Amino acid sequence: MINKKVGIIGVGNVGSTLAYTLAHKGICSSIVLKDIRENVVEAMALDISQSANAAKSHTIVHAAKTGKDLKDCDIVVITAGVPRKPGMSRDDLLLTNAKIMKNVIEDIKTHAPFSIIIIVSNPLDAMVYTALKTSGFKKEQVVGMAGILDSARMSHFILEKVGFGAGQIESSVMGGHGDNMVPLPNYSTVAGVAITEILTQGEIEQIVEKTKNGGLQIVKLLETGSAYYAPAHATSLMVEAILDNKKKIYPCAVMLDGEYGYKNIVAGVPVMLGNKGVEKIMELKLDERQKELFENSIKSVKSLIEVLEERFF
Ligand SMILES: NC(=O)C1=CN([C@@H]2O[C@H](COP(=O)(O)OP(=O)(O)OC[C@H]3O[C@@H](n4cnc5c(N)ncnc54)[C@H](O)[C@@H]3O)[C@@H](O)[C@H]2O)C=CC1
Ligand SMILES: O=C([O-])CC(=O)C(=O)O
Repeated sequence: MINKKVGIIGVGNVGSTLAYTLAHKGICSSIVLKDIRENVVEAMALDISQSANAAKSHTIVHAAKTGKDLKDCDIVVITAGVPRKPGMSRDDLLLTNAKIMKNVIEDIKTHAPFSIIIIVSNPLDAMVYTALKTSGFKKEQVVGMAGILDSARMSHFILEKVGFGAGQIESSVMGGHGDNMVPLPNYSTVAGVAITEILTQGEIEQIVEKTKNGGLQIVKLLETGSAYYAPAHATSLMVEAILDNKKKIYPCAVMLDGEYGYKNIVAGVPVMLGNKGVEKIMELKLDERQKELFENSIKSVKSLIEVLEERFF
């Protein structure tokens, strides 16, 4: 991409950690940060830009004064929104974050109409839907981050169980980013060996449960909000794949258009990321049980979209 400019809207825990990660990777020329907390965002921009200088990275970080500063962004990441607290599900954030999403999308529509948008705000799949609907962008231009995070969590729990293969574990999780996500043990490997060959059914079931509750586990411990280091790193991988046209395959939340037998619904599936955003959707072969779980996951995303259609759009 020509400008190598990335916008981040919502510079709280995830947004600021993402900006710091990207600045230190040195893959962007400039990063522009936008938040309603004007002084905080200015302080973050100075601090992160100066840390990049200390690391001899060429990335410069600015605070946006207005939406106009998003002009020429190749990618805009949306991390604006309320995080959940103990006792809440991601779905409880639906209407609050949909309002914030609608608001920030206006700026992108006006000032960066050709950018690729990466959504992080929760409930993730419903926020991707909201962003698509309010922006009118092509479905290839809007993609949500969750699958890389959920897969990293699954890898963490596999490593914890087997005790070897650190850095050599590949996990696969599909479906919505919620209680009904679909971890796929038969597509999850340690150094190329399927975990179904290494672990018992009972052990795999425990790993699947831990993966589903991975976000909640951190929310309960933190008490004030949710995870941000792993979410920020996962998002940085998507930014890198798009900015550098890497054509990498990652599980991401996208609008389905007939893939896996579903249309007009957002779900996490493996996709190829490049300059044009979502360049391809990969269709994995699912067994009957996995199809059933994927359908349940789709149903729970659909129920949120119905609420949005009735009460928001
Ligand atoms: N997709 C995923 O896997 C993950 C999603 N999340 C979600 O990401 C969102 C952000 O999480 P955190 O950074 O931890 O929250 P945070 O509260 O630390 O940061 C949110 C930021 O958004 C800003 N903001 C609110 N309204 C805004 C607006 N209209 N324009 C610009 N900025 C605005 C706030 O001022 C704040 O700085 C939450 O909705 C959270 O649930 C978090 C982790 C993982
Ligand atoms: O748990 C949350 O609310 C934040 C999130 O989506 C995650 O960490 O997976």
